[in-house]
Amino acid sequence: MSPLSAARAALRVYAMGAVVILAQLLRRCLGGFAEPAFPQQAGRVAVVTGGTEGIGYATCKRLARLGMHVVIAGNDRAKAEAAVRRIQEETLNDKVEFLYCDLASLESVRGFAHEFKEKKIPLHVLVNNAGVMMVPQRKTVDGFEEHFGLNYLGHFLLTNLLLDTLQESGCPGRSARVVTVSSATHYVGELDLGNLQSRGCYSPHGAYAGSKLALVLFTYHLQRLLAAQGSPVTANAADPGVVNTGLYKHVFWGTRLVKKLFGRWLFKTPDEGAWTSVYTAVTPELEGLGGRYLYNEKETTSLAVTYDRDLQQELWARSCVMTGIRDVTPDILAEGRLPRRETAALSPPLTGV
Ligand SMILES: NC(=O)c1ccc[n+]([C@@H]2O[C@H](COP(=O)([O-])OP(=O)(O)OC[C@H]3O[C@@H](n4cnc5c(N)ncnc54)[C@H](O)[C@@H]3O)[C@@H](O)[C@H]2O)c1
Repeated sequence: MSPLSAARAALRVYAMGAVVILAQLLRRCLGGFAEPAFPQQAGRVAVVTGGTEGIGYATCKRLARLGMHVVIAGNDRAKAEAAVRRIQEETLNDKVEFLYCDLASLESVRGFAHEFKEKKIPLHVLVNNAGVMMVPQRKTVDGFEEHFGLNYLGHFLLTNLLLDTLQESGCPGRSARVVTVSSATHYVGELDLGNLQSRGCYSPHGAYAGSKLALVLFTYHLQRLLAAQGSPVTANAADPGVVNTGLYKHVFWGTRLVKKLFGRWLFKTPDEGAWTSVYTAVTPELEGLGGRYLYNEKETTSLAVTYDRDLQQELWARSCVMTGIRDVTPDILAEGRLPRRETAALSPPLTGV
């Protein structure tokens, strides 16, 4: 990315944030956010990544309150153990536990999936929630740019490794669900398939927005594959809004000041921020429905490019290579169960990822 594009990416991300904040302020003035009614989920099992803090913690608490067995997947043991204890005490649900999963390490993601499967329990809901935002230029254990590697690729691999358990656990009329937490910043995100590792002038804003855009493209392609296979699993994206959490450590100091002074009015609380994820995970209104982008518990349109099936498919194929898993798309295409790509390859060949 050139320095000019990096500056443009930062401006676009802050402008997008400002738009969402103003919409939230307006909503507060008009009566605020109303908690949706969620049906009880006794006997069902959820995995929530990043459930130790912020929106993930609130999501775990809400799911536990609905009677679910909740597994927190996280990379901070001390925080996780405290989170488990607090949720158990507050919800009186002792089926809350922690399993270590560092999404910045593909080996750790594989280890988590293995350990989870060793438990021989079903999996009805996977919430891909964990994330980092606008961190300085850093790499994951496997050498991927951190936003792309952790926010996107870690969840890509995790979902694919847990897909068989999700398929076994879902049934017609009661699908298992993959809920992937994206962000309004995806609307200003760009994805350069030739430069997924943000080489050149690094833009933390562009890298974050790009990872959130990749998660939407991933969700839509996953849903197409699942639907083509007649699978009892659905995949949707959830956008929490702008939420008062610790995610803002690396943003511009002015934004941190605004958050500190006016966060109570302008930002959603973590509980409010979790409602869209919980809604997407459990509402009967979404039974059997996937490939949707949910915001404030309502379906909305994502960025136009997210509906580009060629781009979805190309990103998926490259992600399979990067994480070392098999791409089943060509098999499903060959069986004629997935509409063929309408255009020739859009993107440069897979080099240097
Ligand atoms: N807060 C917002 O305004 C906002 C807006 C849009 C989208 N989101 C998205 O919501 C999700 C949750 O964010 P939050 O606001 O609760 O932030 P947060 O910083 O409070 O929580 C992030 C969670 O991710 C976990 N995490 C970070 N690195 C990890 C790793 N390597 N392995 C496993 N877990 C790791 C953290 O431990 C933490 O539990 C993120 O995906 C974020 O992009 C947040």
